[in-house]
Amino acid sequence: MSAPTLLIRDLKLGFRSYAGMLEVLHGISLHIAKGERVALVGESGSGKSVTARIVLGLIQSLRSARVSGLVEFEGRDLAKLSERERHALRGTRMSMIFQDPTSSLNPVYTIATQFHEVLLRGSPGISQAEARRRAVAALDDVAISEPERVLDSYPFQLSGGMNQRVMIAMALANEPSLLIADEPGTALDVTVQAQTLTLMRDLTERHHTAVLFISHNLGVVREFADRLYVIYKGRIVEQGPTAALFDDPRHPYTRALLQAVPRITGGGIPEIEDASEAYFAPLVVREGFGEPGRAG
Ligand SMILES: Nc1ncnc2c1ncn2[C@@H]1O[C@H](COP(=O)(O)OP(=O)(O)OP(=O)(O)O)[C@@H](O)[C@H]1O
Repeated sequence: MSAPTLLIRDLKLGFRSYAGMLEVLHGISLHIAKGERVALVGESGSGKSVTARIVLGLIQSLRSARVSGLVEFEGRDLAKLSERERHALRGTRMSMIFQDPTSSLNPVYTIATQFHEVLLRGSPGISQAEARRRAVAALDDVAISEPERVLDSYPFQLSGGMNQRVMIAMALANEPSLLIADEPGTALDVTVQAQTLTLMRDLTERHHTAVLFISHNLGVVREFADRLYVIYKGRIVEQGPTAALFDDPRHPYTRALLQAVPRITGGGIPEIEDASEAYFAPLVVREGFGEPGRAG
């Protein structure tokens, strides 16, 4: 069996602080097969972003962080790679889209310049002319009708939705095998967010890109993800195919998250009556949903 695109086993993370060790992840396990779209859903502070940043190799070098467990990307143990090798993977084999496109794009460079830089990571030495040709094709892919005009614009000259499309085009420009999306579009309005998700789903399907999608909102991931992991206070509490989890949520925390879905515009996640009920309830794993064998 070929290696999954991403395999995380028993991942633990703590941060050293003056008050002692702050334990943030308590042994997370998850996997993403090639071309599969998987969502990690949980409330703010549950440990979604740190998980993504470990996969990107951004936490391992922090002096305050203590990371243990296994993270394999395309069958390679990230802990065995040098910082330089991990750096080389970012923006090439794996890439990331953040919540707010305007803060991820550099305001002082045109889109063309920023595209060129992105493409240089995947194709060192690529000429400006060739980069422009590929950028036009990539913008075309995200349904931008005047790619030449957009390339010569600065981010502030474009709408939030347009910048989001540019970000998606850039994130996929080097044909990564894994895209990490951290609540893309939440900084934008609901319609643009919905369009962003549809676009991302279509493009990743077409390019067979695996996706780790991070969100606090189960409603948002329903149409997007093949499978879901629900994270609560640094632990996965339920996992399974998206439809099964929506039809029959078994963990108290998943049920609480689902109750929050109709109230997308406010209110947040309702409190679980007895928090210990959610915290100590056993992990729910659906049938036929075991972890794949390791590579090698
Ligand atoms: N560099 C750091 N040093 C100390 N604690 C950190 C650091 N980064 C994250 N944390 C803590 O780790 C926990 C998990 O944070 P994380 O950002 O992963 O949450 P999240 O689920 O992504 O939330 P959000 O949806 O708000 O982004 C939080 O308690 C946070 O304060």
